[in-house]
Amino acid sequence: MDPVTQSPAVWVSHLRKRYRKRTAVDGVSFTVGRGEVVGLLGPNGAGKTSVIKMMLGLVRPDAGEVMLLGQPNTDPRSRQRVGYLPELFRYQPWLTADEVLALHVRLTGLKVSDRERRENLALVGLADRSRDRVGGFSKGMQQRLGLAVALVARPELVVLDEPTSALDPLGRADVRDLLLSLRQRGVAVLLNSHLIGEVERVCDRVVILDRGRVAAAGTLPELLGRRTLRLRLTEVTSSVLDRLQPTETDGDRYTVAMPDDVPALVADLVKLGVHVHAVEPARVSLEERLLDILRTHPGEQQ
Ligand SMILES: Nc1ncnc2c1ncn2[C@@H]1O[C@H](COP(=O)(O)OP(=O)(O)OP(=O)(O)O)[C@@H](O)[C@H]1O
Repeated sequence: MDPVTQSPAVWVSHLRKRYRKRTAVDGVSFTVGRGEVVGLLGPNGAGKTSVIKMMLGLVRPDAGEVMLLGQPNTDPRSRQRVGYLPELFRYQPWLTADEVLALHVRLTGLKVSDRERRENLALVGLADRSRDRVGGFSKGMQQRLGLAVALVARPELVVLDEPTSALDPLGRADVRDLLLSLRQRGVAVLLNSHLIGEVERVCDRVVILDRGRVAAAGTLPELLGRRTLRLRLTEVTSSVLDRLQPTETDGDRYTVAMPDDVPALVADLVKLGVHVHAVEPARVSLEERLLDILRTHPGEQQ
């Protein structure tokens, strides 16, 4: 097997960066597997953009190593198959949208047909603006163009730094669909976003940074724990409690570990004479978990 195609899309090891006296990134390590969508989360100033810029060779790290698609990021060829949407995007206002794409294609040195460029603009909802100058674009339209730039050269890894910061709700939903289609095509994605709901919906795994360190990392089930079932019940007897085994009780509200067969549990409860008023699945949200991690272990957890 080819070791390059078998290696992770991103391998970051012990990255460190200081700006004067301020430590921005303090020993960050993580990987993004091929075809995996990984969310980079953390409060303002946690070091997310610094990590991304060091990964892409835009900022020189004080220490640490990065491999992109199996090649050291110090080799310019490692970035040929990497698409990048920066947090602060600005494109040449005198060029048309299509000319911006053509320029970026030229910079990659790869061949991308006119048709593919048009398809890319259509993908981000700019099909009818391809011949318009970027100077007349709204901020959201420029961000859409930035996404097209990131995707135009058939990347194997896409790094998106706050890709929806300027987008309306419809645009955000479009980006979600786009991320899911990238995953289906086996493209790896590293997504930095403050929109936690978005991250929760599309990411396979999450890396949480706090004060330049990895505060927690894992798949969503690993970070969020097992799903539970919340029930509101009356006429509960001790034999009912034996069947139910609640992990938490509050008045007529009971929480249990998610059973394999919810209808069977409800049928049993009814048979035992219980009045079942409500049944709803529950799990701690990523937002709650994130706040919990940042409050409990500021910059300490691994
Ligand atoms: N060019 C720079 N010069 C000096 N300090 C910098 C520079 N870039 C980043 N920093 C500092 O490094 C720290 C991390 O910044 P970074 O932009 O990486 O955070 P972030 O997690 O992306 O934040 P945000 O969510 O606000 O975008 C901050 O304290 C910031 O002030």
